[in-house]
Amino acid sequence: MASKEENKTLGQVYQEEFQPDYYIKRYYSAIDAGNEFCLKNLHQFFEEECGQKKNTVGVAKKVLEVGSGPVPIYVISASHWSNSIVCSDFLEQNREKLIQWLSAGHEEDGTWLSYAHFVAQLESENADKESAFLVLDRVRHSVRSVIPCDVLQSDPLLGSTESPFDIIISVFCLECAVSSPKEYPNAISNVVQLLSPSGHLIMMGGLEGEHYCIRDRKIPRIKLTREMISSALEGVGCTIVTWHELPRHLRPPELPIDYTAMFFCVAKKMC
Ligand SMILES: C[S@@+](CC[C@H](N)C(=O)[O-])C[C@H]1O[C@@H](n2cnc3c(N)ncnc32)[C@H](O)[C@@H]1O
Repeated sequence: MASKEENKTLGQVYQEEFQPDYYIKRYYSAIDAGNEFCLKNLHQFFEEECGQKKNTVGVAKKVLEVGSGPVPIYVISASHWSNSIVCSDFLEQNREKLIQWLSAGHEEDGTWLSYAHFVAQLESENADKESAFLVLDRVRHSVRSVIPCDVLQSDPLLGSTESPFDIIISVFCLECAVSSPKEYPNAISNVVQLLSPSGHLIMMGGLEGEHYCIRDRKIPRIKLTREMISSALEGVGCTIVTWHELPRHLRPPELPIDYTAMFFCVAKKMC
């Protein structure tokens, strides 16, 4: 007979096991090559997509982050160009943690300062420590709301009228949210329908991993490949326009992750 543990849905596992404070401490206590890879690629995307269109109508983009968790750093570059950012997550405890940070002052910025400083330096050669605080203030100003989200639902924002978005960002989310590879194309389809025609979906995550850990609990994820991502995107009328990888060994060995590489993928919705 299956044990109670085995009968839990992935959603229940998240609700019971995912502790935002622990997650931040374990995975974000120091910036490393993996975070830099994500932040640098995000910076480049926004420079190219918004920077080159400076002074033209429509630069201000509507941006959604899906599965933000308790982490504000993946919208730092977006906040340079948009003051219409919506963050979202499945878990109330993650949304509360993010909202708490958004409404706090500089005394709560400690963990995120090195990430903000890294982006500030990409934005300006003269960036100093003060610039990092300013960048985080900019995020606070640009995030309009933090709302519930479930990428397994055909209406992932659960009735919110915020869509469509010009840009959707999702980091280590879809491959963690689905319970089997079969569900992955559906999750992609659910997210892509929140995107405007010609909009961009930016995804970052890990390839070929099977779990990550919260304390000693292994949280399962699907073994994702580039082929699975590109086939799911093609199935919903999206084309990959940028793809980069970073080998796992460039991240700290003590991180409890088993993927072979990180990926950064930008897909464009063609219609
Ligand atoms: C590994 S964490 C990633 C968090 C953050 N994006 C990051 O990169 O650090 C996975 C996130 O996916 C969220 N998640 C799990 N199931 C989900 C679902 N069905 N819909 C949306 N988000 C989900 C979790 O709440 C969690 O915040």
